[in-house]
Amino acid sequence: MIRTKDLTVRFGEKVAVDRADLHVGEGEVVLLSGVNGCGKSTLLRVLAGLLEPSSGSAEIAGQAPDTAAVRALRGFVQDDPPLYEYLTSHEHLAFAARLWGVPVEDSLALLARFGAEDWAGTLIRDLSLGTRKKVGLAAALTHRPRLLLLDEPFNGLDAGSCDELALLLKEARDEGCTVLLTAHEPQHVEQLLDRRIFLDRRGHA
Ligand SMILES: Nc1ncnc2c1ncn2[C@@H]1O[C@H](COP(=O)(O)OP(=O)(O)OP(=O)(O)O)[C@@H](O)[C@H]1O
Repeated sequence: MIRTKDLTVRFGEKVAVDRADLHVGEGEVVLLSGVNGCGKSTLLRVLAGLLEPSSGSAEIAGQAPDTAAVRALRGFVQDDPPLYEYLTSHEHLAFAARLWGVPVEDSLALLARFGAEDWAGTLIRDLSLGTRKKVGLAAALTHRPRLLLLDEPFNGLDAGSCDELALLLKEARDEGCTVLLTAHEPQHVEQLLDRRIFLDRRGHA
């Protein structure tokens, strides 16, 4: 599902990801780990189609990460997800649902699974970090993606929501979804993991 070859990302002089060769098979749940600053988020942003590698290549299902076909099969949640600040949670999720051609009720049901349905009418800019994360997760899961890229998805969530997210990931995995995630405290997903991939300090896998 995911393959990178000699993937390198530089920010000026700084090498954030250094010749990473990664392979994640269809249906695998893989933890991307390594110390702070080793390049995990940068690598995920390349796979999300948000950042061009400086050299080397990245492919998802045999295609470049920024193609429409890959967008349709991927869900991505960043640690502090960028959301439409002046929409309510309901409006944001309705927008995501319309984009994917699924009923808004499906999207709102995901929000409710995190116990955040009472925030549906609140402007995104007035939400706490954890509730923002719940809206971001609900939006990313709305179209039941075949690939989930999750950057610190448990960060900011309360204990019950962590358990609910772990359950959602188990359900996704059981349906054949591939998951690549980062988590500094991975105890919630330990049971689900097929493998770990370590990036060293220079962002080399
Ligand atoms: N837009 C940017 N411009 C310049 N340097 C950047 C940029 N984004 C990331 N970096 C640098 O690239 C390196 C990798 O950052 P990245 O956020 O990918 O690490 P990480 O492994 O996700 O860290 P953490 O575990 O703390 O989340 C760091 O040295 C960071 O300072």
